Amino acid sequence: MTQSAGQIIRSHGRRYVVEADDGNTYDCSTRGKRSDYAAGDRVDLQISNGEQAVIERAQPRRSLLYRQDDFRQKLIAANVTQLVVVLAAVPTPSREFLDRALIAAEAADIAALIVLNKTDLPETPAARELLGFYREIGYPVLELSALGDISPLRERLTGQTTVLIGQSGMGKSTLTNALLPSAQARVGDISTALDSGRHTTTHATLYHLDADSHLIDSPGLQEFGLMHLDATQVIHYFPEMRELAGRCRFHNCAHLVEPGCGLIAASTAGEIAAVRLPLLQKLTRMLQR
Ligand SMILES: Nc1nc2c(ncn2[C@@H]2O[C@H](COP(=O)(O)OP(=O)(O)OP(=O)(O)O)[C@@H](O)[C@H]2O)c(=O)[nH]1
Ligand SMILES: [Zn+2]
Repeated sequence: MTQSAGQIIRSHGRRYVVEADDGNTYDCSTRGKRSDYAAGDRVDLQISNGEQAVIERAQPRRSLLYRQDDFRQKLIAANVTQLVVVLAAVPTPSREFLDRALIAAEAADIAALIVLNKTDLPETPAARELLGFYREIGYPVLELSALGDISPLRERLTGQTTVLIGQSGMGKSTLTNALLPSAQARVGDISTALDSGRHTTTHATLYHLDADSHLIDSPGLQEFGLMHLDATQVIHYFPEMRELAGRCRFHNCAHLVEPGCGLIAASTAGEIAAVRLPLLQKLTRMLQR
């Protein structure tokens, strides 16, 4: 048995593929029932043989992006510096999914970038209009087509470890393929043909774009549970609202029904987008339970 260390480059359930510092790639299991590791994690290994190893522990993380619903926690990616939310006009994107992904990025202290993909489609203007709001509150938005020139996105990935997040069908895999050096282009074994014959991403996989730039393609998500957040902190994850909280009469205002709430006043006056305060309130109520 030899010790080594490495980075998780693929996670699927409780199986992980680790690229070890010895230059080999190992198929790894974990001690006991542990599954709290994610693609991007730096881990300590105990090597069993030329192909297999056991993950002993994760090294301290720079960041951890995860989501949690009522029943389970799902680690999405570790040590990323940037989250890219991919959406497109078709299939119709969920605005709440976008909001939640941005909130998760704020909570994990990760920079966020919104990519509007499929700009070759005639339905694009509606999605563009929606994204105007996010530009206004400070999120960078890139428009492109994964079938066309993606160099603006490539530039934004330089020197970063980026996780691509999106609802199924928005084009993450197509973008990933376009970004990857051809030598490591996605192969069939990391997609699974569903009954429909459609290929869908089932693993989170880390790819090296160059020595300092890495990309994690995560499985398409339909929901983004945020049960791990602290109810009193949620306001800090809404950039356009956090400064306004100083206007509230009570310093511990929950912005739900409190008299003199600066956010309720701002929302009523149309100073903040109509859907954002109700989302903050919904999250706060859910987290207070
Ligand atoms: N017209 C157009 N179609 C695109 C573009 N990007 C992706 N598509 C198509 O959109 C569909 C979904 O793309 P995928 O890359 O599989 O989407 P995904 O987000 O990876 O989906 P999951 O694997 O389910 O997570 C495919 O049929 C792609 O060919 C684009 O820029 N323009
Ligand atoms: Zn308030």
